[in-house]
Amino acid sequence: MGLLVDGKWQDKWYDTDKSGGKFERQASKFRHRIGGSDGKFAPESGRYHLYVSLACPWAHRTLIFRKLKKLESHIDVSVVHPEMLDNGWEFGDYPGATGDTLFNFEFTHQLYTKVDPDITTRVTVPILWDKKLNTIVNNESADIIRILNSDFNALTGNYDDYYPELLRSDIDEINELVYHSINNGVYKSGFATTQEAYEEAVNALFDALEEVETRLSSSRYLVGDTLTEADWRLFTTLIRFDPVYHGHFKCNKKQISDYPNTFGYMKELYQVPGVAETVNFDHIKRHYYFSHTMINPTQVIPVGPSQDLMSAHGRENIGK
Ligand SMILES: N[C@@H](CCC(=O)N[C@@H](CS)C(=O)NCC(=O)O)C(=O)O
Repeated sequence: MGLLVDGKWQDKWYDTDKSGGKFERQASKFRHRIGGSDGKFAPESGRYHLYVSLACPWAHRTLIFRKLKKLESHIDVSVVHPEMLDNGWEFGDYPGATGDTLFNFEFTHQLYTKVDPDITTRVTVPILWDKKLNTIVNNESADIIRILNSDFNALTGNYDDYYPELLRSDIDEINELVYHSINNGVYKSGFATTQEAYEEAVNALFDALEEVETRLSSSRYLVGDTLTEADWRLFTTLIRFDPVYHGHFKCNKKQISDYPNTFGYMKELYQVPGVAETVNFDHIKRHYYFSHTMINPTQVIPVGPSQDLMSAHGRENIGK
């Protein structure tokens, strides 16, 4: 784990001293869209590449959108090794990892310094890479899923819309709660270095999960009966919760399987055609338990839980 400072890799853990033990996430640096009026990044088949970790919930969102929006033949993917240690994300041999299929780099930080040799940044995935200009288009998953949702529609003919105009304000509102208290909330709980910071995060997380559970008792999805990006953004945290966050990040007031509506909803999303293929529990567990040695110094990976995610979700009549 580390970061680039003036283009040099430094092996440093997150600095929580300045923030009273709180984990604070850095803002993403590359925020371009595809198909903008300047014509810089045109929507072309085969031009763009996604760098992902199968373990990472933020990268996972982009893989789901690539699948749902039928972009697999237009945007290829490199998958990093699940272990993220002294050199940050690495490319290497591991079942399900691909190596860097564009440059054969060893480390993900080499992509960032290829774009800017003097860059100062954390080295995160996902990365949407432009093979033509050899640069990063975007490294913010919230943007990348919107790019995949709409910027290639004319190319693919797929107009399925997970951020429909009419629902945008409702989607934005629930995204706020889910992002701060749940998606990032599990990290704020797990990476807190004081009791106070941990309790603040974990209590906000479970308050938000209760709110989601109540909402899902009368609504099929987060925003009524339409499956939107808000659901996919929540899903990638929910699917990691019982195997990882509950134990490793000490988010243990309850498990997702204790919330009947949320658990059924998570199974329904998992069962959407193509989605289960984007979920790799081996990468997920290996990444967290093996990489965060300050939380789990033995690097022992728990065997459970055993959950049948293909069992009946029972959500057909909710909200009717
Ligand atoms: N805001 C970014 C966050 C991405 C992110 O933090 N990814 C994690 C993996 S789950 C990462 O690469 N962390 C490395 C680091 O922070 O040094 C997004 O949503 O794309």
